[in-house]
Amino acid sequence: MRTEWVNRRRGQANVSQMHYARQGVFTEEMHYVAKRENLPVELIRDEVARGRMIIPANINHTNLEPMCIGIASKCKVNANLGASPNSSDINKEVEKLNLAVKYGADTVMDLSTGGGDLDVIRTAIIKASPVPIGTVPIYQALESVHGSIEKLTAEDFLHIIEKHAQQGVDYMTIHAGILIEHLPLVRSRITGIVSRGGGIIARWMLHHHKQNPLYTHFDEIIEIFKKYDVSFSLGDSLRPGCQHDASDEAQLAELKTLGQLTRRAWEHDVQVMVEGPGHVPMDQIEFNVKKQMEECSEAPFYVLGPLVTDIAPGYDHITSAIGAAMAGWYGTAMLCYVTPKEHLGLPDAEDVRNGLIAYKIAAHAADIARHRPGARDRDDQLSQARYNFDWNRQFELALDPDRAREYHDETLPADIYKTAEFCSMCGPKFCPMQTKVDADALTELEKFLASQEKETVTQS
Ligand SMILES: C[C@H]1O[C@@H](n2cnc3c(N)ncnc32)[C@H](O)[C@@H]1O
Ligand SMILES: Cc1ncc(COP(=O)(O)O)c(N)n1
Ligand code: MET
Ligand code: SF4
Ligand SMILES: [Zn+2]
Repeated sequence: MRTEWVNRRRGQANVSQMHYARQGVFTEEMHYVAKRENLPVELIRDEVARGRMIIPANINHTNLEPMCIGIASKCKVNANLGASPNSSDINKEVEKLNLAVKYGADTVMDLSTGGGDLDVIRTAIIKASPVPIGTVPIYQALESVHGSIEKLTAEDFLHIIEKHAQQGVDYMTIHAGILIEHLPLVRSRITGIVSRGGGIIARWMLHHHKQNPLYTHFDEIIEIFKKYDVSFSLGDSLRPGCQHDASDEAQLAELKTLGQLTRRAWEHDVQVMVEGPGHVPMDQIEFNVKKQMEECSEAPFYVLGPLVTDIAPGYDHITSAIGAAMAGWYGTAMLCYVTPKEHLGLPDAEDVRNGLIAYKIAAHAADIARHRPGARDRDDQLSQARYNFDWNRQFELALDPDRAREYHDETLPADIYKTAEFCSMCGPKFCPMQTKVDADALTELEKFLASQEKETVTQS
């Protein structure tokens, strides 16, 4: 679909959606996104020009169905996947991608660090994906020097970044905000650095006693991104890894740098979103969202969770979906899912499903609470089906139809029960929804109550 759209742009110095938006141009992607979101195309263009919305759409990802990320549109959900050296391979990862798309992931990140040729895995994922693909190129940069930080150079980073851009990656996490002077600030933390990319850069700076190469070469990265329309996802290397470390000096110092980098990318019409924490107590979530908007001039915020407690390994899709729902409500543009395997191991296909559904719930709850147009329509439809005991329609409208049907079938598998006026929770005699409070019954009741009232008046 996009092949023709992008062919006309090839060879231009800057092919970013932001560049076109700022020239007043409506791209095909903007029209597509406007239809999807049921929003005026002028609004899409203005938000993209302003930097409050991005359309991650590499010109080399031609099978992409364009989408947008920004506070003016629906809250989005990202699913992480990718092979790791101890587990998984290319087939399993493509299967996870298909599952993620099936359950409604708006974007997918390939965070592979091993388990096969990283280029082969990534290109297979891009080719199979209608949703934008994000990556963290420094993982592969480290792999390319066989894990020895001392050998890594700025040229290695730029080389891999250009390669990912050429392959069609739509957005990249760039950990440019962690500066050498921030490192002493993590001394008082319980969990130090928990960002994988942040850890690589921190070790590099500790070894070389030099400034972050992604920071010092930021302008060169901008030049690469312009050519392909790659969006920045500015990485939060110093995100807190536990409740204790949340909103500390280290995190906020990096956030300030992320704001400066946002505006530097914008000077070149390159699109930006900003990554955020992590692990944050509920009472600090609003502060975190507002602070990001203030420091980063309202560039879309993209948060991992946040987990609102640290004591539930095995259930961190829940501890984090609670935080994600709140973050979305306060105006976060995209929620990065956390699966039940977080802190324990590599998620498998079933974890992808459970994590994604938890986040579809969080994002949708945020859309309802923010009164986004039409957000509650599906809730109302499902509720109607529920009240009418139309079980099949209920399953159809469910975020996870398979799970809903499976659970209903567990106790009442026969077809006849798909129209039954009860389920096995209360049984046929106790189902309160059988109490039809209809208009006729109420009119009759009102008449009766009125007559009672008259009697009382005459009696007294
Ligand atoms: C930044 C987030 O990325 C997740 N993460 C890192 N690597 C992978 C992978 N291969 N698959 C799925 N999730 C991953 C971590 O769980 C962390 O929460
Ligand atoms: C929301 C989000 N998603 C992915 C990453 C990259 O992971 P890492 O920083 O651990 O390399 C991140 N920093 N934030
Ligand atoms: N659980 C960690 C976090 O909170 C990430 C682990 S994998 C880098 O960010
Ligand atoms: S998830 Fe595992 S590998 Fe990743 S930071 Fe935590 S302990 Fe380390
Ligand atoms: Zn964690």
